[in-house]
Amino acid sequence: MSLPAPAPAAAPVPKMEARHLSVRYGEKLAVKDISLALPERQVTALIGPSGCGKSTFLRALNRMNDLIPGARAEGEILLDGASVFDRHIDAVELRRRVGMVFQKSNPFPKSIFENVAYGLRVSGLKDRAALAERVERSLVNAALWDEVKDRLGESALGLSGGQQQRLCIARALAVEPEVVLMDEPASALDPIATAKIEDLIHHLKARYTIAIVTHNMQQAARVSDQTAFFYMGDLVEVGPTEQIFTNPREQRTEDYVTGKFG
Ligand SMILES: Nc1ncnc2c1ncn2[C@@H]1O[C@H](COP(=O)(O)OP(=O)(O)OP(=O)(O)O)[C@@H](O)[C@H]1O
Repeated sequence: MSLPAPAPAAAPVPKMEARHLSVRYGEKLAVKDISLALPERQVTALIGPSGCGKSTFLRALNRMNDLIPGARAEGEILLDGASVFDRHIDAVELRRRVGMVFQKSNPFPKSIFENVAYGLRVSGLKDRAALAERVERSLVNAALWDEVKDRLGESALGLSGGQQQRLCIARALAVEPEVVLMDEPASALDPIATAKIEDLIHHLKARYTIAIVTHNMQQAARVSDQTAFFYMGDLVEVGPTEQIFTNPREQRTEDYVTGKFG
């Protein structure tokens, strides 16, 4: 008697999904008809040469492009299956659920504590003990607590570049997002600080869905589960990271990941 065939592995659930997304700046079409899903609790790396639309795509996901005059999106973006363009969706609440970390760390000129507490205060949390607990938890989750716990009242601007970037990650985590978008979060950092951020990303994906833009191929290969290769506004290819780096389907992907152009 033959055994029944094993059930196929369930496809990962998309936490966010772009469907036929195009983004224009005035007349310029920067992102062209892209359909791409971010599987829940996985890391998706967005790679491709400068100007290919990676950051534009990333910013579309939490409607940060709305803040750029002349930027216009068409198509659909779904968060847990619901359109982020729905007029009932508040952009501030969307950005709480879909947080963002930028290339250049941008701490406020305030104390370490206040940097992390800021978003919580804005959302109405006033209780001091609750604030302190949430700040500590966020700093622990951003792998920064041990380095700053004795100087929470000091200026955030006195931290090293790598610490400032982890502080910005703690600030993004404090408001309990579900998705974290990272735009070249380690490109301004030295190799040791970069390794800490990569290690952190590895830990964070147990709880968050992550998309990261990176120019660093080794970094994409180390941190991500799936990789999407963008070229001149098109999504050329997306697949499991190992496949994209070892056995891409498209010649343009192979040329890019092997460094033939950049
Ligand atoms: N605010 C803007 N106004 C007009 N055009 C823009 C704006 N931002 C980006 N663009 C254009 O859109 C295209 C895509 O840019 P985008 O920054 O998304 O690319 P990228 O792949 O992230 O590049 P990089 O790797 O250099 O950051 C480029 O041609 C760029 O010049």
